[in-house]
Amino acid sequence: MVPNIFSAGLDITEFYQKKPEETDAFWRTLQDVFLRLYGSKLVTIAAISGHSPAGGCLLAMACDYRVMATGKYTIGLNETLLGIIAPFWFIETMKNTIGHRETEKSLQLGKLYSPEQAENIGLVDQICPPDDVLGCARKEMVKWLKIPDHARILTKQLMRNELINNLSSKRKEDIYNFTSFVQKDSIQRSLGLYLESLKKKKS
Ligand SMILES: CCCCC/C=C\C/C=C\C=C\CC(=O)SCCNC(=O)CCNC(=O)[C@H](O)C(C)(C)COP(=O)(O)OP(=O)(O)OC[C@H]1O[C@@H](n2cnc3c(N)ncnc32)[C@H](O)[C@@H]1OP(=O)(O)O
Repeated sequence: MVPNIFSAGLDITEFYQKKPEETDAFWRTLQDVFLRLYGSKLVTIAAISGHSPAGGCLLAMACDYRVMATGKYTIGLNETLLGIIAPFWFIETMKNTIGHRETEKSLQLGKLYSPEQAENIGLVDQICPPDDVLGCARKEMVKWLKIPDHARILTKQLMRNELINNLSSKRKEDIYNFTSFVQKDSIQRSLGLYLESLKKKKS
């Protein structure tokens, strides 16, 4: 577990100034990771140790339960702030987590929530001091593991199969959409500026 950062989201350099075949392969891998995690028969609990923007938020939402560290961290789908858009399966996952209306506001504004705000809207299930996040996640895991596995798994599948089947049937189209979107000159310019701004913030 890395302190302060759960995940910085997708590595933008993987789709900045890259060839279409490279961005295709990158997106296919992301789809694989998501489908495996969201559809996992195992109990999955995200111990969110710090910042969790965009793709990081997606990974956390793909789990069954989320524990987030308190502190000056943020979580959310901030794609619009980068001049890009969240694909349909990011949107559906967020709708399944916090509901339609909150998702609509959240996505249009590219909102990044503090741990307390995230807990209030149900984006995370629990907040804990940073040095206790793993402990809280473990405690929660014990509860989930007491449930008969077959019943829990079937319930999870009933709740999640619609999205899994939808994405599975549209994978090629989704890859095509991603690559044609990120290869646009205007999007490449936005991504370049965003990467520069991250570096400037650091210096
Ligand atoms: C019509 C159909 C449409 C189909 C779909 C179309 C499009 C969808 C496309 C894409 C979806 C993308 C989802 C994403 O996940 S995009 C990534 C979003 N992530 C962020 O915005 C986070 C950016 N990072 C930060 O805010 C901070 O780094 C963070 C708060 C996480 C940590 O701060 P800290 O101060 O500790 O670290 P830094 O010094 O800022 O960063 C270190 C180093 O890393 C670079 N960097 C940070 N994040 C990223 C990243 N996500 N990708 C690439 N590089 C990143 C940063 O520039 C520094 O680099 P260097 O100076 O050390 O070289």
